[in-house]
Amino acid sequence: MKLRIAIQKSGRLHDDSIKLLKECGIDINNGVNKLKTEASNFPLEVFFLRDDDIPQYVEDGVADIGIVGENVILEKNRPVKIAEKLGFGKCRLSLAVPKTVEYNGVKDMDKLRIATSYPVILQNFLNEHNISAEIHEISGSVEIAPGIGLADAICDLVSSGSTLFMNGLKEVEVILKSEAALISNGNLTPEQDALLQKLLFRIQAVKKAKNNKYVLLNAPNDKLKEIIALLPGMKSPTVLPLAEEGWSSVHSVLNENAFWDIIESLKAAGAQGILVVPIEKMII
Ligand SMILES: Nc1ncnc2c1ncn2[C@@H]1O[C@H](COP(=O)(O)OP(=O)(O)OP(=O)(O)O)[C@@H](O)[C@H]1O
Ligand SMILES: O=P(O)(O)OC[C@H]1O[C@H](OP(=O)(O)OP(=O)(O)O)[C@H](O)[C@@H]1O
Ligand SMILES: [Mg+2]
Repeated sequence: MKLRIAIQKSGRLHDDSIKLLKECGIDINNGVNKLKTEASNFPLEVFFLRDDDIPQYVEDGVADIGIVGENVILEKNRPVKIAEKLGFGKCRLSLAVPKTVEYNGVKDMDKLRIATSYPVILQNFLNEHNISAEIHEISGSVEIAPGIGLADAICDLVSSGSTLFMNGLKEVEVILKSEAALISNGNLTPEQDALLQKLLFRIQAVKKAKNNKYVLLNAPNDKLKEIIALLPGMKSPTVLPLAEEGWSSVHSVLNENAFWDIIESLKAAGAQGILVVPIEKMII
């Protein structure tokens, strides 16, 4: 028995999806134009599909699990489970208007024509705000719509904002924040679910490792107490004597978010020779 996973064939999520599987120690050979492949060292079959189709395939059980953006999951509105958010493909679904237009709030969208590839999410948002607007569904190049007279505003994905900028638009409302997620069929057999749990265990170890760094530093023994108090570690920091009398080597694990602040405090407290090393896998 194999678990079947659907990932994007090409596009924004393809490379990161393959990378994640590789980081989980799963070997797949994804030859050009191959639509299906198998892992050599994990009971996993991989289907390469258009991202829009993935929620439906997972609902129908053609694939057991899939990797797709939350924006697509919400738009397709299929009864699938989100098993894990994956931390890549981060973007937002936003409303934008020409930069010359004055904007004072969502009410300004009333009676406008809005172009989007996300009619379901947009309609829900408009309903929540009691706004009636005319939704023009188009499948791509949405940012061009106001410039060619097709719409007054757009609702599309934004990341750096450069596509909006190049088309003379400004972002005025964020409707949704999105990232890639692992979805699963709601009726997996116990065997399929066991494989999913095995995969999730690996994904979580990879995710945790990415958010943390291994830190090594030298500390004079009389400053040890103060330095150790700054370091969380997985349980508590490791302290080893250096060959030079009166000094110790301190090892710990730091979260990426708190990282720079703690490093500064460590230096101020007398730490020297601070080394920061990436962690490949982290199991707590
Ligand atoms: N600019 C961006 N930055 C980060 N993530 C993005 C960006 N644009 C899109 N994404 C995320 O990546 C997903 C796939 O985007 P992509 O543009 O490859 O889709 P697509 O053109 O619909 O692909 P497909 O050919 O599979 O239908 C989006 O649904 C979204 O979750
Ligand atoms: O804010 P930015 O960083 O400019 O990113 C936003 C753009 O990225 C996506 O398109 P993509 O480049 O994937 O092209 P496509 O949708 O036409 O395939 C999205 O549809 C936006 O047009
Ligand atoms: Mg698509």
